[in-house]
Parts: sequence; structure tokens; C-alpha cells
Amino acid sequence: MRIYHSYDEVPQAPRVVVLGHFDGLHLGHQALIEEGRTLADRLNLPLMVATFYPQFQSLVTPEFKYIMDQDSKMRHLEEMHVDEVFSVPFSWSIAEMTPEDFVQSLLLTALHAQGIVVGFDYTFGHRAGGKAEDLMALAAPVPVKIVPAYTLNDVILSSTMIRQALREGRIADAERFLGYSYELCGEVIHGLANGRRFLVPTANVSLPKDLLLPAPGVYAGRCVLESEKTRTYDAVINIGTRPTVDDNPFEMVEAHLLNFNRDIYGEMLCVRDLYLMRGIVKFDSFEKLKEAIMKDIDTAKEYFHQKA
Ligand SMILES: Cc1cc2nc3c(=O)[nH]c(=O)nc-3n(C[C@H](O)[C@H](O)[C@H](O)COP(=O)(O)O)c2cc1C
Ligand SMILES: Nc1ncnc2c1ncn2[C@@H]1O[C@H](COP(=O)(O)OP(=O)(O)O)[C@@H](O)[C@H]1O
Repeated sequence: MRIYHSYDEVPQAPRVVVLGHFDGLHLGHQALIEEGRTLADRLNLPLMVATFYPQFQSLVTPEFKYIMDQDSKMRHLEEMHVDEVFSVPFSWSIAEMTPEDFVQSLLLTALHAQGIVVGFDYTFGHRAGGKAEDLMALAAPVPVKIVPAYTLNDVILSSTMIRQALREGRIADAERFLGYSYELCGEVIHGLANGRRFLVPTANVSLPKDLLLPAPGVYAGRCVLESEKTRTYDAVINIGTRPTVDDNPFEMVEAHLLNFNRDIYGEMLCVRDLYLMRGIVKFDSFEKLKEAIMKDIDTAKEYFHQKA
């Protein structure tokens, strides 16, 4: 899969273009991209996903958080047999384009779209004035496919539902909407070394600042190291602040892997299969926190045992 971050990099060749933000790549997004694949195969053209990162919401709300980091998004798109991704930052100049200009200059001229696929609620151009149905006339004779809403129990699936489930720690619900196992992946970085000295060692996972984290709390979960992909380690994971240690409001993801003792600084670690066990507590000593962590380990073991 080829990834282009500017118009100059895009080869001047016809293609089918699927448009959207696709944050989270949930079941609705997947259905849309599958329609793109079908159209591309029918027209015998490569399939491009054209997307904006940072997306529009980041311009208006700088603290906007994404369900999925960009590397994971690209990995998932590749698994979905997408041939090309065009990903550029959304800008005010794009926001101000007329719908006609958006289609002519961007879709038809810069991206050479010879087939276009969008979702039922897709909007484009100045003040989102262009609607999905307008594409038919503006892009004619290029075929345009508008994919209907994806519903679960008569409810239209949306990124908002997934955000809400994650924020409330309902990871299993989020996974039902996503259609794949939710995970947080990043490099293991150094912390304050309090874990090893006073508690249990915890691998601190470095994540992009604009990534949405699930509800703060202590979770049972499973860890996978990129270097040994087929193996998983049961773990207890703290997501959020550490009020016992300091007042730093910065939220972190730290995992203590069970039956594991190895230096993994610099390695890529994913945490997945998250299950919320309790909220984060401000203890008055490391001893009390350690007691709580030991209980968390027992609760997690019990949870994994029940699940097996
Ligand atoms: C299972 C688990 C539960 C935790 N629970 C809490 C908690 O309730 N309150 C808190 O302040 N910190 C909690 N922590 C975070 C620890 O304070 C933190 O991991 C420790 O200070 C080590 O930090 P370090 O990696 O910087 O050395 C928890 C960590 C783990 C692994
Ligand atoms: N069971 C384990 N779970 C997590 N990390 C472990 C484990 N055993 C050894 N380690 C190593 O110890 C480091 C964490 O030690 P700790 O004192 O908590 O961290 P830091 O100094 O990074 O704050 C991890 O990054 C990893 O390299």
C-alpha cells in the first residue's frame, strides 16, 4: 500500500477514491471501503482512501482526540486491501473551496478519480455545503456510489458511539462497534522507576497526545510485544493519572505483565482485551498502593480464568 502526504506524490493515473475521515475504521467504515474495493475491481482500477489528518474537528477544537492512531489506521487499511492512501492535513483553504472546485480540482484533477465512493452523510466544500447526492451531478460521468448508513439494532453506527463507550470503559461495546480488537500500541519508555523500587515494574507505553484514552482506571488486559507477535502476556494496566505519586494531570498507559521479567525499553508493546476492574485511587502510601496492585493481580487472574 502506498501512502501519499502531498498532491505532488500522487501518480497521474485513474483510480477509485473512497472519501472520509475513518477515525476508528469501525464496521460502517469497513462496509464503505468494501464498496470501494468492489467498484475498483469492477472498473479494474486501484483503490485509494482519501482522508484528512489532522481532520476538520482538530482545527476547531485543538484538544480533539482520535479513536485510532495513524499507524494503526494505515495497518488496518492495508489489511483491507486498499492500494493507496492520500492523507493530508485539513486546512482552511480546503474548508473554503466551493463544492464545484472541491470536486473538479481535488477529486477529478489532483486525484484522478474515475469512481467515487462516499457515505450517506458525506459533506464537502464551503460550510459543508456539498452533500453526497450533489457529487453525482458534479462528478458526472464519473460513477458515484453513496453507501447507506450502517446500523446495529436500528441505530446508525457512529464514531461518537465508540468514543462514548471508550470514555465509559465499556471496551467490549466499543469492540462490537469496531469489529476488531481495540488496542493501544506504542514504544516502552522510561518512567520514574518507582514501579521497580516500591511496587511492581510497569512498562510505560508512549502514545500520541491526540489519542483518546479509555476511561481512567485499572484494567485487566493482554500485552503483545511486536518482537514476539504470537505470544500474549496477561497483565494489569493503569490508564490515567497516578495521584498517589504526583499531581501531574497527564494520562498514561502502564502495564505490569504477569510472569514476566525482562528489560523491554524501546520495544513496541500493544495492550488489548481491556477489562475495567476499578477506578484510580489516591493512596496515602506506596505500601497501600502495592497492596491494591496485588489484589488487582488476583482479580485479573480470576477474570482470565473465568474467560478461558
Ligand atoms: C495495576 C496497577 C494499578 C494501579 N493503581 C493505581 C492507583 O490506584 N493509584 C495511583 O496513584 N497509581 C496507580 N498505579 C500507577 C502507579 O502509581 C505507577 O505505576 C507507579 O508509580 C510506577 O510508576 P513508574 O513507571 O513511573 O515507575 C497503578 C499501576 C498498576 C500497574
Ligand atoms: N513484569 C514486567 N512488566 C512490565 N515491565 C517489566 C516487567 N519486568 C521487567 N520490566 C521492565 O521494567 C520496566 C519498568 O520498570 P519501572 O520501575 O516500573 O519503570 P520506569 O523506570 O520505566 O518507570 C519496563 O519498562 C520493562 O523494561
